[in-house]
Amino acid sequence: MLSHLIPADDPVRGMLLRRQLLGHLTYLMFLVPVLPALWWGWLHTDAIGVAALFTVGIVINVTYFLLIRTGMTRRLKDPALLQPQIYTALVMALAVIHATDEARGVMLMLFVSLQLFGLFGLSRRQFKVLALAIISGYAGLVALEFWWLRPREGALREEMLRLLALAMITVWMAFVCSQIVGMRRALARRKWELKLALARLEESAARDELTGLHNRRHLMSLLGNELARAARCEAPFSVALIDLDFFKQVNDRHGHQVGDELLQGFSTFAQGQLRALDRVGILADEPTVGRYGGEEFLLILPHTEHESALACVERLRASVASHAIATSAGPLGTSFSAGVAQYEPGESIASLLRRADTALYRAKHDGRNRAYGTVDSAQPLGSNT
Ligand SMILES: Nc1nc2c(ncn2[C@@H]2O[C@H](COP(=O)(O)OP(=O)(O)OP(=O)(O)O)[C@@H](O)[C@H]2O)c(=O)[nH]1
Repeated sequence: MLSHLIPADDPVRGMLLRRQLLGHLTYLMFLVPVLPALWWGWLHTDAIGVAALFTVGIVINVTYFLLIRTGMTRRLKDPALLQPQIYTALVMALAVIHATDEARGVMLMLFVSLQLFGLFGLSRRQFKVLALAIISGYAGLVALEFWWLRPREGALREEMLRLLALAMITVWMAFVCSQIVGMRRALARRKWELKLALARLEESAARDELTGLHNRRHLMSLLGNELARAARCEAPFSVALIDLDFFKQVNDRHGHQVGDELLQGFSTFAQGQLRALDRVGILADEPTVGRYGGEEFLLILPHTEHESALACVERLRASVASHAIATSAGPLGTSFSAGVAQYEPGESIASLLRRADTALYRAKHDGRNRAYGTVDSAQPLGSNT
């Protein structure tokens, strides 16, 4: 029954509706003292009057419930309709208090339950406004009763005392509720800051400090994801191990700092080239490039078969070889050798990388500045220019 009322697929709406049901229960709760009072004839109102009042209350509440349940309030700033509900309940409470005059002491607690209900979303300012509305609402009711409806000799002082007590408790409740709202906001802010810090930490833990590319640890986890996806969807993917040629000479000639600059410049340039290849539709899916270690890089090409991967790496090789990278020692030309391998169903990451590394080794051995694949029949692409 409850599962029909509260949708399981929408946790936020489910939470709002559960609160709604709590509101219904609060209404019904106040019937507990009223029913025996009616039974023993303690109230001046008859059963029909009380039943009419509670029926109106339930109808209003069910209407609010349906508005939230159907999702009509989803786009509103206050999808729980908290403020309209609280102020409707305030009017209802005043009517119930008037109708059950003899049980007034108990019924005044309705106002406290209203303020407590406000904890589900009122702001500090809204709590102040609500306190003012409760006090002035009750004062208005008393004024109406005494001067227009049924003035009663001597009861005015008693009523003034009640109003004073109500004002004090309402202001005090508004203060406490505001404090709780403040604490909750601070907690929510702290939680958000922690979440942000954690996201930043995770991001920096996944990045290589020098180049800003994914680091080896993160690359391995991405490869793990790719492997799982390939197994799930039977989709191909390929990798390429890329190693800069004669990089030691750059360090030896120009110093380590310039070597670092070359690594950074190469990373930025390669990323730009891969993005351009992806944009023009050469690649089936967005590639990922990361620093595998030292002057070695790993390229992951999702949804890409061996031939296409080799063609893509070859294009990258040609553009790197014809481009000079700006460093503090002036523009420096560079090239890389690469080994490309397509994932074979069932193989491990270590085996895939080993095959790419073997192809890379062959590319280095055959003179560098070339990209080799692992498929025997494939003609090695690239040339030593
Ligand atoms: N500047 C700089 N150099 C690095 C970094 N990491 C590794 N290296 C250097 O990269 C060089 C790699 O040298 P080798 O493995 O001999 O390779 P290579 O000179 O590129 O020769 P081949 O790969 O055979 O073409 C070493 O001198 C390392 O010290 C780094 O983060 N910054």
